[in-house]
Parts: sequence; C-alpha cells; structure tokens
Amino acid sequence: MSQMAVTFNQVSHYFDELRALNDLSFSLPGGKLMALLGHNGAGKSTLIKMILGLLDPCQGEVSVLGQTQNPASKAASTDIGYLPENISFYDKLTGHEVLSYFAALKGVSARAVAPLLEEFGLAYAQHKAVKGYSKGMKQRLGFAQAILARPRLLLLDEPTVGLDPQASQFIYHKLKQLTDQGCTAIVCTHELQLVEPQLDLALVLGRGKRLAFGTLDELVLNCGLGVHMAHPALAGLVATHPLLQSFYRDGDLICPVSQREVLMKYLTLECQLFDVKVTLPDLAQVYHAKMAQMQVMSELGLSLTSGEL
Ligand SMILES: Nc1ncnc2c1ncn2[C@@H]1O[C@H](COP(=O)(O)OP(=O)(O)OP(=O)(O)O)[C@@H](O)[C@H]1O
Repeated sequence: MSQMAVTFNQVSHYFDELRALNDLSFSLPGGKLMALLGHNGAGKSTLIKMILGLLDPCQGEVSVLGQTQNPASKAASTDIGYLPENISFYDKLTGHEVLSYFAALKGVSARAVAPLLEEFGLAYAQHKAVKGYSKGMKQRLGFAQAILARPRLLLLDEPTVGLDPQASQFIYHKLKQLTDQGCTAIVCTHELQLVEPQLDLALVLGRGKRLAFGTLDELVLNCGLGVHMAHPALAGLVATHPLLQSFYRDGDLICPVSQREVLMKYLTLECQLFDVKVTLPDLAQVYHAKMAQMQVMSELGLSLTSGEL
C-alpha cells in the first residue's frame, strides 16, 4: 500500500458556533491527484489551511507527509507548494525578480529560476514588470512559484479559473508530470469538466461534511444515478423482451450502475445487440446528485452522518 500523503481523522474545525469542517475523515495516498470539490462555504479553504498548518483542528488529527500537522509546523515547509486563488505579486517586480525572491525564501538555488521561466513559457517576459502580465501569465508564474522547491505535496486553489483552454491544459499537463514523479496534488476547483479527466480521487464536501470520496468509478457507483444505454433497435426489442420494460424510459434503457454488466450481458446474449452506446454519469452529474441529496436530507431535518450519503 502506498504511503499516505494526507490523512484527516475525524477532523472538525469551528469558527465560533459555525462548524466549517465536521468530523471529516479521508486518506490521500502519495502520488495521486485529488480534486477537492464543494459549494461555496463547504469548507474547502478551511481544509487547505489545515494542511498548510495555518489552522488547527478543534477535534481530530491532521497528518501531512507523515507528520501531525499543527501551527508550529507551518514554518515555510518546502515540502508543500501552494498556489492560492487569485494570486497577486508585488507588481513592480519582474517575473524573474518574483521567482528569485521566492527562491531565496525557500532556500532554492537562484539557478533554478531561469529554466523554470523557460519551461513555463515566460522567458520572453521575464524582465517585464508583473503588472503587465495577463491573468494566464500570472497564473503560470504562481504555479512556477509553487513548484520551485520541488514540493512533495502541491495545493492548488482554483488554478484554472479565467484561463484559456491552452493555459488550463498546460497546468494539468504539468501536474500530471509531477504526480507521475511522485508528487501529490490537491486541486480545489469548481471546473468539474476540466478536472474530471485528470483526477485520481475526488473529495466532495457539503456544509463541512464529506459527501463523497473515492475514484470517479467509485463515486459513480455510489451516486444513485443511472447508466444510459442507447440503441436504435431498443424500441422494438422492448416489446419482445419484457425484462427490458422496467429499464426503458424515453427511448433508452436506464439502469443502476451496479446492474450495468448484467443488463449488458442480457443485451448481447439474449438480444444480439453488440454496439449499445453506454453513457455513465459524469463528475458534474455525480456532484449535483450529491448536492441534491444533501438538500433533501437537510429539508427532512436529517443530520448528515460522517459517511457517504
Ligand atoms: N476566518 C473565518 N471566520 C469565520 N468564519 C469563517 C472563516 N473562514 C471561513 N469561515 C466560514 O467557514 C465556512 C467554510 O468556509 P471556507 O472558506 O472553508 O469554504 P470554501 O468551501 O472554501 O468556500 P468558497 O468556495 O466560497 O471559497 C463558511 O461558512 C465560511 O463563512
């Protein structure tokens, strides 16, 4: 089993009466990319601050890279790289000066700066003041700052917001390279379509609680949504195969994810249908289903448990 990069064990954090995180547990293995998802105010930033050691758990334990995290351990750990949302720099500095400043702060050789600027496509602008940089250029600079000290854990808060598709692709391509080399990444984002192909695991938070955690397959399996199966011959087959009737809706078959394989077997063996188009719920559908379940529970006055909904 790979070593855990981050473990939350029954962690709660309160701001006065408000429980920003509520009995949260999960374990993130090293070298994985975890998407951190949730509505505004769900507790994502609170979770990130706890990993950074900026906030202490009121209950439970947070362990990061094998060490119990607490405010005493926050002192500029070069093992953790952080790209905050809407990063801003002292904008009279040039890109080169910004990275050189962070290199000195993190005890990294100044020689690392130029190759990084080159790799991040900023070499041409390295001697220009950051105030003249576009949003995408600033984000690249921020990302370069985050990985300057070759961290073992990267925390990225909305890294692709406002970026064009090419710039977003660059960020995820670089993240893939880093996770392949063993770096662990947590990406907090509302851009579900962008992160979906990239994630190894996702953690969905709702009102400070864990609504779901796992691989995309696991999330899909547990979300309660159906798999759609489409084929032009289905309408005719339903008449002759009564078993299909209970799954038939608006021209498609819709079945629980857990029954997909049995139904596919039936379609191929009993109906000789071999080219059925199967559509699984995507991350956005899973996310919205979890949010809707949370809303229903709340309207029913049922409190959420610490497990999955
Ligand atoms: N310093 C603070 N003092 C009081 N309440 C806070 C503080 N920081 C966060 N909160 C509250 O804690 C809850 C969780 O906030 P948090 O910032 O972690 O959410 P989030 O998921 O990051 O939201 P967003 O997507 O809007 O950034 C919210 O209700 C927020 O108002």
